[in-house]
Amino acid sequence: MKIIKPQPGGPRSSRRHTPKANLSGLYQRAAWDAVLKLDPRMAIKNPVMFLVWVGTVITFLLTLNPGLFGAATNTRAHIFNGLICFILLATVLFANFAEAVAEGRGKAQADALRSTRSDTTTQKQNPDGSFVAVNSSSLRKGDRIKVVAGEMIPMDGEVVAGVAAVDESAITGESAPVLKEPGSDVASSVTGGTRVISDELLIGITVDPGQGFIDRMIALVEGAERSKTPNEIALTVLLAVLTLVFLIVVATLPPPANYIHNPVSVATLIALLVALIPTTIGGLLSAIGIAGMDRVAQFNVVATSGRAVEACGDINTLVLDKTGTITLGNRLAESFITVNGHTLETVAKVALAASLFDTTPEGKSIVRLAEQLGAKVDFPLETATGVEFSARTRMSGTDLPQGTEFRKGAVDAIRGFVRSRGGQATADVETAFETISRQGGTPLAVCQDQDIYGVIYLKDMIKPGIRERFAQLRRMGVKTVMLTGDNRITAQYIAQEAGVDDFIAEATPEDKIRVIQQEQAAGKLVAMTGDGTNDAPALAQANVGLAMNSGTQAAKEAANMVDLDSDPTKLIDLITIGKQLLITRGALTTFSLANDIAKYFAIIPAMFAAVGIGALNIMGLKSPESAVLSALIYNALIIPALIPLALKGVNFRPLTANQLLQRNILIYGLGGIIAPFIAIKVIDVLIGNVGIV
Ligand SMILES: Nc1ncnc2c1ncn2[C@@H]1O[C@H](COP(=O)(O)OP(=O)(O)OP(=O)(O)O)[C@@H](O)[C@H]1O
Ligand SMILES: [K+]
Ligand SMILES: [Mg+2]
Repeated sequence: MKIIKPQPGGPRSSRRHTPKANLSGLYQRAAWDAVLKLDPRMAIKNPVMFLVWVGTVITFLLTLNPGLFGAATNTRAHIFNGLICFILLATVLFANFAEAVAEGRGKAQADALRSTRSDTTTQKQNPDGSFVAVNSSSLRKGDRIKVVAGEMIPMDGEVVAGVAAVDESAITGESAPVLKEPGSDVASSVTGGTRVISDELLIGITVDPGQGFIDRMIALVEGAERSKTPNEIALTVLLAVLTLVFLIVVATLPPPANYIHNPVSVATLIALLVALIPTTIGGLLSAIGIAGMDRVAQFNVVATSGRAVEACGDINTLVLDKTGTITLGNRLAESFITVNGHTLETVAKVALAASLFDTTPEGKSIVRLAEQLGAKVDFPLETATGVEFSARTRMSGTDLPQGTEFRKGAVDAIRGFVRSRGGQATADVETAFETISRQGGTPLAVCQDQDIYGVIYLKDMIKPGIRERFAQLRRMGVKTVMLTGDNRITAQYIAQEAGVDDFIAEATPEDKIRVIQQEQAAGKLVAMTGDGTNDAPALAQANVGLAMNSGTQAAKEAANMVDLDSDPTKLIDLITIGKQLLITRGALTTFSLANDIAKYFAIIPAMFAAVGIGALNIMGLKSPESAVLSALIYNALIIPALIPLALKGVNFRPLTANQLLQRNILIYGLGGIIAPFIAIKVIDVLIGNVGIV
């Protein structure tokens, strides 16, 4: 059986989607949901469309009794009012349909996710260490359970003991099993709904029922927790204010109209009002937001809120770490460089001794290289103790009981170490350090007590294509900052080759938070990726924190997004999606408002046709009734016509916000002025030919 560890930045083509949503019947279900959404308690949540809803009810009453608000102005008012009522109802239903389609995709995915969950019996550990079979629904945070090969892991947790292969395809769509073991940052967290396929694991449950990762995913894709984002609220308020202004304008029309002996019917006033208020964007607004969330889900990223997705679009600064994000990150020991007259054999031996307890990929690769060179351990292993690597000390190693200390680590850290033991780094250490760093490699000095034996060359490669992606970000006005624990020379080489705007070398975990805070203090919105427990505070501090699914529970909880493929560069895609979401909303708002000009020219001359301002009828519409109905039909049909655009998002180009704004005002503003002139004229001709009015 092939077992692989999650490979950050693995090939895109291997990406599969989370449980396949069943989209057949999506439109039928959405059509039915659109009718259910007529419930006034739901309808009132969208003020613009609610006004249309109220207009539908009033015109319905006017159809039954055209004289409701005084004498009917037209003998055929029944028919005219009925047609307006019908078109208004269609307008509301179209808007409801747009929202329902957007929600439907999420609901289908939630159903697929739910089917991966089921109650099972599981072996829970008693305080005395024995096991008892319990129903998985009775498990609570802090419980310990045993899961053996073939069984489903019922809830999220951390591996306490055991090593096993786990099939995570139910969550990530990735069919290759993942190795799980205790202790290590990346491999110890397990997710409920995944399956153990070899050996067994003792797992400490880290969540209470209903709080797990899958539960969160279901709630999200279903939109149960969907609350409006700040931008959406601002736009809703703006649209409501515009609607109120138009309501006042239309309400003040009857007195002057009566004064000039040209009374206007209530139905016509309602038609005018609905044509003028921003129904296009009002009807599509929530669909645009939901579709943005959905696009993120299609990318195999779980966002905790729509706010997080939208924040991606506003990001000014992107903080990335070097190893594994900008570089491939499978840093392997390439060679040993000897210093201070030591032989290759002794360097390999000391490097091996210093790496015996190092479980990082770097450490394991050093052991492998040393063993290839014939190095052997010449002390009893049981008595030795490991000194774990930490990003703070930037060293790791092995201690022997009689006081011998083997260390390897960043060159300046080791230099400091030997100095504190009374030794001194020789000049050739510096030469080896520079040679490796200038090639973008990571140099690790190796020492035994006060004596440096050599320098290990850890080779890494910049991810192919990353330079273009950074260039793209720059065109969007996003600044990239690389943060690395590595030395200045290596950092500078990688920064230059990858084309990041700025870098910070020899960074401690605290530096990450500091950099984020500094940028935020300057009014910037910051995004970052991370996977370690170390990264959790920085992920929480950032405006957008993307955690890797392969990372620790702490990191996943602190972040507002989790990438199921554990690909840190995906943040770049998310920024694109976020920007696209904002631009789609802006474009459709522009289009919606620009439409009003043509509707004015259609309806106003129609209203005052009797008093000879027919000259204003530049569109040459057949009759006043036809003009009003044509404008209203256009107003209704434009909503379904724009649903695909709302769901897919406008075409996106990597430009700065200002350039995009100008471009969109041009396309959607001009388009919004011209399109309805043509469409209303065509509808007028069509309904004239049918002979309805
Ligand atoms: N297993 C290890 N044992 C000893 N020293 C190590 C080990 N791994 C890394 N180092 C040294 O510690 C330094 C800091 O490591 P750290 O993980 O903070 O940063 P990094 O991996 O180089 O870069 P990044 O922050 O982009 O991940 C490394 O540059 C290297 O010099
Ligand atoms: K409108
Ligand atoms: Mg690192």
